[in-house]
Amino acid sequence: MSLEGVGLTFGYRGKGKKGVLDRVDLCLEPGERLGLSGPSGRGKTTLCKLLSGYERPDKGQVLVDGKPLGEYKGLCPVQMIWQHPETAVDPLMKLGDTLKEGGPVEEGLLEALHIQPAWLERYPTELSGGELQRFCIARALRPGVKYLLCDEITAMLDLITQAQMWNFLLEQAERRQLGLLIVSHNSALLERLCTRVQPL
Ligand SMILES: Nc1ncnc2c1ncn2[C@@H]1O[C@H](COP(=O)(O)OP(=O)(O)OP(=O)(O)O)[C@@H](O)[C@H]1O
Repeated sequence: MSLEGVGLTFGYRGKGKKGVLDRVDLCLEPGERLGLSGPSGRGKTTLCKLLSGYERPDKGQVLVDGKPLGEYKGLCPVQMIWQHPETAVDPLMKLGDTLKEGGPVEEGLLEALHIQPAWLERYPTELSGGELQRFCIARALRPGVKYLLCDEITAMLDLITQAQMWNFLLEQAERRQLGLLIVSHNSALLERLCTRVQPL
């Protein structure tokens, strides 16, 4: 049982772009917290996009518990939380409608993330960055999700909010035996949170 990227090779199309990833391997097991480090522009976000099905590799494959990611129907068992939450939600939809699109939310989850019911009546621009990121975490943590890819998700938050968010995610990951991929430029953060760090 694991999330596996095998020989992942990828380049964005057009404009004479050169390849971004060349035969990258990665394996994340349930309950594991894997850090992903590497300089800016190396392809960490791109790798997360491949692992969660937002982009398809030119070569190689993504396997979830031995089965190709593309064969999963319905909710994707690999969910990505993005660095900039405002780019991850439809700006024209009220947050409550966005949340409903993904199916049921576990009871108590919104309260645990201190998400106020009134926020669900608002549009994304009517929340702060930290509030919207908590909403995106709630949206990602569906029943059935097995792997969570966290791409610099607390980089824009103050230290107290960062600590609260990570405490919450670590507790959820432990309880649900989620595999976490944590992307960060902050090596101290990776050392503290992760069971293993893989450079890209
Ligand atoms: N949609 C896109 N179209 C074309 N090129 C892109 C696109 N997204 C990213 N790139 C390019 O792909 C390369 C890898 O970008 P990516 O965002 O994956 O890097 P990263 O390691 O996550 O960087 P950072 O640490 O700065 O967030 C960069 O050279 C970037 O310019």
